[in-house]
Amino acid sequence: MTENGKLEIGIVGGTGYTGVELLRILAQHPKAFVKVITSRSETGLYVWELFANLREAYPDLQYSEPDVEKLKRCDVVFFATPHGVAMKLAPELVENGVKIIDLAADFRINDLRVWENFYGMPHAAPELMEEVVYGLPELNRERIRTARIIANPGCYPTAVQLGFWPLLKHRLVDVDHLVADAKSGVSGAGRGAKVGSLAAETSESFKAYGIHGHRHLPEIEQQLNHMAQTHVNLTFVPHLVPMIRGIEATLYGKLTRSISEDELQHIFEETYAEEPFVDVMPRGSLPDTRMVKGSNMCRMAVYRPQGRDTVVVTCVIDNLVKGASGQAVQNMNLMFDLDETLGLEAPALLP
Ligand SMILES: NC(=O)C1=CN([C@@H]2O[C@H](COP(=O)(O)OP(=O)(O)OC[C@H]3O[C@@H](n4cnc5c(N)ncnc54)[C@H](OP(=O)(O)O)[C@@H]3O)[C@@H](O)[C@H]2O)C=CC1
Ligand SMILES: CC(=O)N[C@@H](CCC(=O)OP(=O)(O)O)C(=O)O
Repeated sequence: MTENGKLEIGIVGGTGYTGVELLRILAQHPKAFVKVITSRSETGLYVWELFANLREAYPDLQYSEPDVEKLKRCDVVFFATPHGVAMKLAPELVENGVKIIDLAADFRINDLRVWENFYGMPHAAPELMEEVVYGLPELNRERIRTARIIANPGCYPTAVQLGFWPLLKHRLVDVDHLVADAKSGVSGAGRGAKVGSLAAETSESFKAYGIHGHRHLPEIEQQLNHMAQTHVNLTFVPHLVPMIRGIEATLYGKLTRSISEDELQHIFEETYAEEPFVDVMPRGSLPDTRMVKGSNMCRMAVYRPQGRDTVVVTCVIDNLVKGASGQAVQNMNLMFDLDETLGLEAPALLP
């Protein structure tokens, strides 16, 4: 803690989209002081030299190499890095009393054989897995408060879980035939240069990918299994759409009993009545990604089209905020007994 009671924060991976989004959010957080920010490729540069939008907020903050000795002096360290980085540094940090929030997938999947299969590397910290808490506040709030290590959920998994939760909680859908048809903006692929992210490859074009088994499938199924308290079968098809930020997930389930759209609406509203970052929109609404851009809000609407036995949920988040850095700050607030919404109050940015 600083002398004036602010949390001392480290960010590993401070030049990527989620790292910079953490900086943007923390700039408006009254209890946050960013002490260490790392980048191997930009060591020595001031943050504002790359990101002039942050010049007033961080006039003196300079990128440094990831150094465990420096990170050990923080209260909390966010890993905004590719998969496989956090698990190598976390053991020493946790041993020294530093709390960890990993935005990557190192700690998200309990079955490490499944994790190793999808992520293509051996796990470096299996001994930590038992105490990891999956950081979806709407489901795990009380456990997050006392956690030392948070597995921050994936972007698609956040939208899909929040949309299915009221239906699974009330056993309203056939768990053998769930479908999640999800679309992401290109920032979901990170800031690293890749041909697939070029404007000429992504603009005015729209495609599905990962149909045979995206790495988010085991994460989502693990969590839906917990929610349903049984094994679920999910078909998950992600798509890349020509926009920068945002995820829209259209979810389909076969109803197990007849229920009116009014009742569905009531169940959704009741489930999320106390949630600061989930908005069940009025009947007939069509949430769009623009209405959550830059905000930590998840907006959703529920339908039973033509009164038939399929329920449809449409759910939107900003992949970089509720899908990553905003949710990570929400988790930090809970872990340090702060107001859960601190730093996250800003409404969406239009247009
Ligand atoms: N983009 C999104 O919408 C979402 C991303 N995530 C996850 O969050 C994590 C970060 O994503 P994103 O910000 O998009 O990624 P980027 O590719 O944009 O940024 C990655 C950052 O990590 C640093 N880095 C790369 N390799 C290492 C390493 N071996 N050791 C230390 N630092 C390293 C990079 O800087 P340098 O190389 O200079 O050190 C860079 O700052 C990923 O795991 C991603 O899957 C989760 C939810 C949503
Ligand atoms: C558009 C795009 O490429 N999206 C990424 C997922 C976003 C992400 O970063 O995944 P994590 O949440 O697991 O970290 C993908 O499909 O691999």
